[in-house]
Amino acid sequence: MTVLDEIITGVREDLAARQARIPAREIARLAAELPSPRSALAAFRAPGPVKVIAEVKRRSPSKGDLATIPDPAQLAGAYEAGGATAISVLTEQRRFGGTLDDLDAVRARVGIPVLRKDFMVEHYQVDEARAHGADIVLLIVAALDDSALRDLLAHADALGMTALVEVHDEAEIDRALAVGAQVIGVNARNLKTLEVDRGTFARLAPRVPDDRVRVAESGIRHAGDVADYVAAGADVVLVGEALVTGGDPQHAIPELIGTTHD
Ligand SMILES: O=P(O)(O)OC[C@@H](O)[C@@H](O)c1c[nH]c2ccccc12
Repeated sequence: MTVLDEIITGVREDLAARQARIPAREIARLAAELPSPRSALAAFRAPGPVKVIAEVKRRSPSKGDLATIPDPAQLAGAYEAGGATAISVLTEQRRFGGTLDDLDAVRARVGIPVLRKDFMVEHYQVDEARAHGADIVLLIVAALDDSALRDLLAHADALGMTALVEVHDEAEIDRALAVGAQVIGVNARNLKTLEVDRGTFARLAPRVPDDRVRVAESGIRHAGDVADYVAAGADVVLVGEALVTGGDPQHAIPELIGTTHD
């Protein structure tokens, strides 16, 4: 079993418990009743410096505890004030210490699109993401077969959400492109081995057509790493650990992307 398989096993157990409390029909109704999602695609494609998806991340399987984060909404507010284009909220509890309550709190505080960062395997989770206000969902190609990937992407589309489709290698890019993914995230961390290889983005980015949004995910420590990703073609960077451990999240974002003017 890979780490990813272990995570998914836990995710499915927790999902079954939530489904027993709130039936699929009910969660779909809640999702459909909300006002339309905030458009992330347009924000990612807007001209200007590289866009930042700033992550609310307490813990990870590779690093253990990263930060306490007593008030995720306050952290997200600081990210927004620092110029983040979107906020990522981990909602996986066992390995990442996140909850849907974090998603609710963040969505209520900020005016920018919010990503539910979790391991999506069923329709139900996409409805649930929307019902809790998410505008973007993460779809991890390594965790899905082609029919599930296609189905979840179509469902996110139908709800007006944007899907961030995550890949780690050439074959996964081809699968993401085959289902029509518009926003493709290259994760430098291989979720099967948990190893980070910062060269992954530069190696894979040329395989993603120019009309798609290219997101570089994971392993960003400082402005130099962001500059490398931008030079390799990143439109957007996704940053977690460096922001939650850095001390001053609002000022860390302009520093990372080189837009500090004083
Ligand atoms: O903390 P980092 O190294 O900046 O990484 C953020 C983000 O890319 C990472 O949390 C992530 C990328 N893909 C994921 C999938 C599931 C959980 C977490 C992730």
